[in-house]
Amino acid sequence: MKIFPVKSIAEIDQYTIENEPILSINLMERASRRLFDVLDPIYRNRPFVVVAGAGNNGGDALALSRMLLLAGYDTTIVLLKSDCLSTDTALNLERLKHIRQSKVILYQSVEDLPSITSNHVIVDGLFGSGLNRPLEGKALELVQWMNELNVEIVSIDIPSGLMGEDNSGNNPEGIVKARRTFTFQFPKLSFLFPENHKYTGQWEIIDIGLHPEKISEITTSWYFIDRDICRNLLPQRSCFDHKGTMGHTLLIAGSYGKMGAAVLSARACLKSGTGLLTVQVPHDTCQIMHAAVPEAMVNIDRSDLMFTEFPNLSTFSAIGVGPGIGIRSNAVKALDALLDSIGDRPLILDADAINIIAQNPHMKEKLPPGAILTPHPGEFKRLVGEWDNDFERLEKAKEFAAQHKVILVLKGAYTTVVLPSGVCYFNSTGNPGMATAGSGDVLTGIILAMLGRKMDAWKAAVAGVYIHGLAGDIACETEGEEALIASDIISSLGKAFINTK
Ligand SMILES: NC(=O)C1=CN([C@@H]2O[C@H](COP(=O)(O)OP(=O)(O)OC[C@H]3O[C@@H](n4cnc5c(N)ncnc54)[C@H](O)[C@@H]3O)[C@@H](O)[C@H]2O)[C@@H](O)CC1
Ligand SMILES: Nc1ncnc2c1ncn2[C@@H]1O[C@H](COP(=O)(O)OP(=O)(O)O)[C@@H](O)[C@H]1O
Ligand SMILES: [K+]
Repeated sequence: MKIFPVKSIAEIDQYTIENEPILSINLMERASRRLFDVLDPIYRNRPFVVVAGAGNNGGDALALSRMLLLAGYDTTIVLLKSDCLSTDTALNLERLKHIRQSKVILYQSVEDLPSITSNHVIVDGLFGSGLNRPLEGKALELVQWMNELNVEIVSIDIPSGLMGEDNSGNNPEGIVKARRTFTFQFPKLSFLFPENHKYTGQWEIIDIGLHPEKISEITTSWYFIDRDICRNLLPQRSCFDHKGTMGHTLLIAGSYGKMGAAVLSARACLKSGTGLLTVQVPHDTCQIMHAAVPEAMVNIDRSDLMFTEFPNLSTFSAIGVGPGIGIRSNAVKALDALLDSIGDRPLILDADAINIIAQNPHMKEKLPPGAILTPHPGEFKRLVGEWDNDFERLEKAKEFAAQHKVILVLKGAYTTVVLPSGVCYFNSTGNPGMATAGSGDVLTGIILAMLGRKMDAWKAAVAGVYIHGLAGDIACETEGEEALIASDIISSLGKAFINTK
């Protein structure tokens, strides 16, 4: 699914109005009706206070209020006083007047505000995607009033006060903190940043039937990785395929005391379709690998403890380095030598491989084009330094990816795959149960298997994070968030592939 900046969404709205064709007031009615249909079963019989602004977000709120009143809900409307209501908002205000029970409070000061019980649901329709500066004055007062009530707030389209993309200069006190946000047609970029979760709460997309032609025509740099995107990226097997055509991957992972990372990564790689897997492990640990992953071949390092050497790379279709290798000087030297001999072979670097590169900046220059780096936030910080907010973090990732021509996979909720071109893919799968030791090692194995099958690096990264998150979601159905461990993600890979293909 594409993610658009709000200015493009306005363009798609306009195109829909002209070419469906549909009157803008009827598009607003359709959006509000779909919103009502979602809210009705969730909040049956609860009293509502609907807060509306002067723009079209307020128009949605007023249309929704009419639907609530007609369905018998106790509904009070608070309209921010303004001399210039949008045309459709004015028309919806007019329509409300025909409903006997409607109570519209024109907000001028706090004394005007209704009293609220803990059972109330507040609908926030103050500002939507037309917001162009931080809130102040009466609008700010209303947002602060809503936030202080301590009752459930539902935002229409976007929490009022939140910008669709960059909130760097925004006032954090001037943004509605919703329990849920129902957003029209597309997620907004800012919803995907951890720091904005406190504003959006749980968010959901409501399809309002915007014009599909325009949606496919307008280009964007942002995508939400859904099943369709992933399915189109995954390669099919032909009936004549054999293990020699499914890729021979090399995984360099583990050190004395950290062999779990290597085992998890190796198992995930095999369960993601690699034809052959060789794992490079320290001498003293090779029994562990043989016993835990009998399907893998083992290349035994001369060191008892850590990664210090690697086999001839020409045999391998892709190489993965990092989980559990440690950052001792011999491992650093070995990674440096590996980067010198890697040529243009597909490469994924994770965990300590990233930490080593962060500590030895000259190695950044040796990264082959298209290498995939999968840092969690701590590792990314070591690589590029601090950031003030998540929008800036994304900017830094884009800069790094462009400068070094690599693919960054910023892990976490909505894991973001950043390509050198600046295109970003945000993952839609995964859950907080995956915040558990070793789940990143599993991701490395999955992507390595895909790279080994000659998938383009960006495709392997995008499909890999989707399958990884989906396997986590499937595992979560039976394990729940607390009990979920990395091995459960591996066990669910089969179902994740089957459900995606
Ligand atoms: N255009 C359409 O066809 C549709 C629009 N929809 C709704 O329309 C919304 C967008 O409507 P609008 O573009 O009218 O935007 P808003 O409802 O967000 O209102 C923007 C208005 O407020 C002003 N404004 C912006 N920032 C302000 C600030 N900080 N303080 C005071 N005033 C400020 C703007 O100048 C503009 O007049 C969407 O979020 C969605 O809810 C839906 O009805 C679906 C269809
Ligand atoms: N709240 C979450 N929602 C979705 N995915 C998550 C969440 N928390 C963690 N994950 C995923 O789990 C993995 C954790 O990776 P990482 O921190 O490297 O773990 P480890 O180092 O233990 O292997 C990442 O792929 C991340 O995207
Ligand atoms: K809103």
